[in-house]
Amino acid sequence: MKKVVTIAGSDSSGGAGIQADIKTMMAHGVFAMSAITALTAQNTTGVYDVLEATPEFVGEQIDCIFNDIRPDAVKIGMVSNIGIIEKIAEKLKEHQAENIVVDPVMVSTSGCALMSPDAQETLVTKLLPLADIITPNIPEAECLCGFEIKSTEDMVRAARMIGENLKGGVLIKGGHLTETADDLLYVNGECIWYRGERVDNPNTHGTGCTLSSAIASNLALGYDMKTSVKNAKEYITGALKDGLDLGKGSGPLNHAYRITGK
Ligand SMILES: Nc1ncnc2c1ncn2[C@@H]1O[C@H](COP(=O)(O)OP(=O)(O)O)[C@@H](O)[C@H]1O
Ligand SMILES: Cc1ncc(COP(=O)(O)O)c(N)n1
Repeated sequence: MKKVVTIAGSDSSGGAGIQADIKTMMAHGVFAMSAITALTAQNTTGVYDVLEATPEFVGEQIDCIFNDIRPDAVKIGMVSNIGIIEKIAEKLKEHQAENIVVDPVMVSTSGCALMSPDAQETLVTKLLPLADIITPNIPEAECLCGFEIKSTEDMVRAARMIGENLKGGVLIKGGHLTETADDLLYVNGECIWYRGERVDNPNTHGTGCTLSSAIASNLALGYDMKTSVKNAKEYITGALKDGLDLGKGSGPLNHAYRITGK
């Protein structure tokens, strides 16, 4: 069995973070493990409180996982401060982790900051260079490239600029921009569009977490990067189409249907 670890924050309402990651991994038939960076008191209407783990405790969780059940892929989500980011980078290098997917989570769909502003530079210098693929949404890509992204041409320019200094690919998610929810992968100097079908569903809580976990699962299963992104895109579109409607705000996706058909 292939194994995948998510290094991310917990979402008490089960729609994003660790919970979305584990559900997605189960739907892909891989063994899911977690190193929790923070607890959030959160639901579909917002993030109400955050309790961060210490960097040392994040490191211990990663050691326990790699020293026993070595993952075939790693997904990284919410990493809220400099100490946690530095510890994760140190441990990924120490354990020579493979198939690293970094979702540079900065702000939740509901508008709450999930990373302290001073941590962005550490993310860029220490963690992103270790990634095989990073998956920013439009606002996150804007932070990383330093200009506004208002069109598909801007997406191409941003992906090239962000990807220039990275060994891995950059997938800019178009969920916040294009009519059609098209995503753009820039890898090895090549741009590849993943044409989406925009689903009329306001319940998009956890879409970014789900997409990055689906990519990590596909990489663990042995698919190459382009195929992994294609398969993950199909998974997220299907999960949105299932049309689950829970909670008072932007609700979660239906992974149970993806797993059991019910
Ligand atoms: N309404 C939608 N219909 C179809 N796909 C969507 C929709 N909203 C987002 N997506 C897709 O979900 C994935 C996550 O995208 P996005 O919402 O941009 O990221 P994030 O959750 O990090 O803000 C992307 O593949 C994006 O194209
Ligand atoms: C613990 C945690 N991690 C990540 C997200 C971002 O997810 P989204 O942007 O889809 O709301 C979140 N809301 N909570």
